Amino acid sequence: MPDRFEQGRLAIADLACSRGGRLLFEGLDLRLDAGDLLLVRGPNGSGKTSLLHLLAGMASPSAGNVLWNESPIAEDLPAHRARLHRLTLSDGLKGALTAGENLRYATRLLNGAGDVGAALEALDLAGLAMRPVRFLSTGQRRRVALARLTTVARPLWLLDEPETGLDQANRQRLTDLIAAQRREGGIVVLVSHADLDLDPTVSLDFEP
Ligand SMILES: Nc1ncnc2c1ncn2[C@@H]1O[C@H](COP(=O)(O)OP(=O)(O)OP(=O)(O)O)[C@@H](O)[C@H]1O
Repeated sequence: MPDRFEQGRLAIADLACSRGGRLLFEGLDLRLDAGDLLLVRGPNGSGKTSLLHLLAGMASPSAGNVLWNESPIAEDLPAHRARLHRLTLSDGLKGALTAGENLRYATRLLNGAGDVGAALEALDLAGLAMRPVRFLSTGQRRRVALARLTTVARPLWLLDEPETGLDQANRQRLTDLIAAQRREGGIVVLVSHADLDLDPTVSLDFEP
């Protein structure tokens, strides 16, 4: 498949994060190149989501920098947000809209030219495409959120426990999506408690 986005490098330099007066981590150094997967693990409350917030430019580190192609993301946050997809437990889907409408809406919002039909197909949602999302099961709804990742190509995916609510077959679809994103030269940062069949480039284990 041809590149559909400009590949880049994500680096973390001497990064530290405090929340509520507590130091969660410090001195974190990492470099991720096109196709790399960072797997972040650790117990509840150890700072995994906080790290994703820093990588998304949604929170400021207490020290250090997040860099894209060697430039601090803080220098141009809108540009950084435009190169990433975040997937969190709150999926941001519109309950009154169907899966297809949600994907078309997201595609327009993100100024993309995505293939909604292919995205629905990839997540086995074609048969559910006409049903308002509020009538979908937890796992079905989760699949719509995953499909949204593929409609607009972006080089950086920040995924917070994306396996939540997915059965085995759909966990496999999730690992396939991640593998495809990596093959296309995307970078994936994955927070997960599950034992997904992936081959991370780097693993980061947070302490309690
Ligand atoms: N905005 C905030 N203000 C104060 N404390 C916060 C804030 N956000 C997070 N925290 C605290 O920071 C710590 C780390 O939270 P974080 O959400 O990063 O953990 P996590 O490793 O992702 O946990 P989980 O596995 O439960 O999702 C927790 O103790 C949390 O209460």
